[in-house]
Amino acid sequence: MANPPLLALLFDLDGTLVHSLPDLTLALNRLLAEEDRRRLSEPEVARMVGDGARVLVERAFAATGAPAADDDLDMLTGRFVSIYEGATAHGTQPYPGVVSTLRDLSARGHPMAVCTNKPYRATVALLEALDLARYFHVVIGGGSTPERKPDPAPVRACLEALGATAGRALMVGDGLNDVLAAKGAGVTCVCVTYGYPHGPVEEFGADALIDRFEQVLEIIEKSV
Ligand SMILES: O=C(O)COP(=O)(O)O
Ligand SMILES: [Mg+2]
Repeated sequence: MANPPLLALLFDLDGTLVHSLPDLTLALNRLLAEEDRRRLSEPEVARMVGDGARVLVERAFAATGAPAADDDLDMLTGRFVSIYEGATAHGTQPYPGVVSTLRDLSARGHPMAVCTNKPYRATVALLEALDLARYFHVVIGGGSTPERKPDPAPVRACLEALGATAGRALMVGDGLNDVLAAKGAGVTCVCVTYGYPHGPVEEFGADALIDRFEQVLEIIEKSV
């Protein structure tokens, strides 16, 4: 019998592959300063990240004074994204074990995608700046599909672009959005415990939890 196809691997970005809080916080604080708002700390921003740029800006304004009016949010988000795109990788680093593990998985021939709510252009800029773009056949970012995670649409878009089926795919993320999006698409989901979760990761319903990124390798061994 022919071997089953290699597992397709879908990775969340912020809080899973990269520790991006320093640059997200810097860009957000520049925007807040322009709008005469107080600064946010990295732990505060960690609790706001994961639902895309617009929600991040919305939460940042709600936390620092009067909530932004809906009409202003598009402009403020555009300003935030343009500041952030100029500096996605100044203080952002892959988590320990990420580069060597991606290299290993890519050498084995796994089809690999990034599935993030970060705006697409900023995602590509960040992956290129950190020399990670080479490992991914597909990048689906915020705006690539009409709905974002936790909707399953971005996960389905990754599968389709990779030519993979849900039953032969694995998603690795750090948040409830990742688990819900993966499950909604029928994909197994592993959660890292070191990211930016908005609550206890053990309650998200992930199929497995890992404390270190390289444990993805053990999970894949078990799924063969
Ligand atoms: O909310 C964002 O901008 C990105 O978050 P994600 O990479 O964890 O999906
Ligand atoms: Mg994340």
